[in-house]
Amino acid sequence: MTPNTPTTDPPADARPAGAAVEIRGVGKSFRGRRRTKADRAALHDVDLRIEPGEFVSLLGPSGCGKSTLLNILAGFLPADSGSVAVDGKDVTGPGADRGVLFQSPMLFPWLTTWDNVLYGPRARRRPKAEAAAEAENLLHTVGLADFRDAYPHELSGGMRHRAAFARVLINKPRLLLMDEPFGALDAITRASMQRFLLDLWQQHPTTIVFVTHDVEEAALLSDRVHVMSGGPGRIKASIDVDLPRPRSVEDTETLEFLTLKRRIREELDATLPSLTEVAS
Ligand SMILES: Nc1ncnc2c1ncn2[C@@H]1O[C@H](COP(=O)(O)OP(=O)(O)OP(=O)(O)O)[C@@H](O)[C@H]1O
Repeated sequence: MTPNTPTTDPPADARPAGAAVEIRGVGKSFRGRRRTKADRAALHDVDLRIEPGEFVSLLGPSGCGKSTLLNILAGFLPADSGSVAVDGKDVTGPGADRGVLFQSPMLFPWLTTWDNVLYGPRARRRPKAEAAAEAENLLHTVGLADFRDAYPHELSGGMRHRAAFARVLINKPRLLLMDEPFGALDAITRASMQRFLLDLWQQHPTTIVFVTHDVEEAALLSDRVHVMSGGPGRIKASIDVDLPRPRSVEDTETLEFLTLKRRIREELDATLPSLTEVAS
């Protein structure tokens, strides 16, 4: 080692945008409902490495364990076996390094947009002026500067989602976990939220794990699509998305995109039981 070699971790700002994630041999079972029922294996021997700043989707049929894997990454659920590490640290519970967005935007109904966004910094006792300046910036970024005094019930569905984004982003998560965040939105709002997310990710690079049922959404947003199969859940195929960035919703009409979509769909179809299997 030369005398000038640093012996401590680099400062946080010098780290690449977004966390590295290492999932090794993760298994998870849930108790059968009745005492006579056997445990149900939701995940079996899942291995996954996610690079810093990567945008990955978990795509798979209903019940294949996507949300279970996301909840383990978030620290909401413990794995039964294997290990999960974020930036080299084992996940043992929820942490400020991870932000989670669900299908239903998590906002306190009794707080305004402004107070919802500042909830995290206040709970962590961050300096007031600094947090307020960030909240101001973020509300501009998510297009809600004119709605800072509105309550969640006064916002549209898309606006509530954008407010929830601001609320999570102000905590500067290195890993953003998104569980079908646009699943309940109408097609037009969904396309606008996809556009919004692509722009936001360019401005605030971070690692993203995005759960979806939608092949087009996975292909449009991701660097890599991990297709999961069920019974019990595992990663069946990992497909690189080599489409150039920045991308836009209009890119979904190109031949390159349609070819990619077909490839992902074939992998997904191979995870589904045939009709004869379902009937037996
Ligand atoms: N808390 C729980 N208790 C018992 N079983 C559970 C629980 N959570 C999930 N499961 C079971 O684990 C399996 C995986 O569920 P999970 O919700 O992770 O799948 P998913 O791929 O996210 O499904 P979907 O796409 O429908 O949301 C399913 O069989 C489900 O019934």
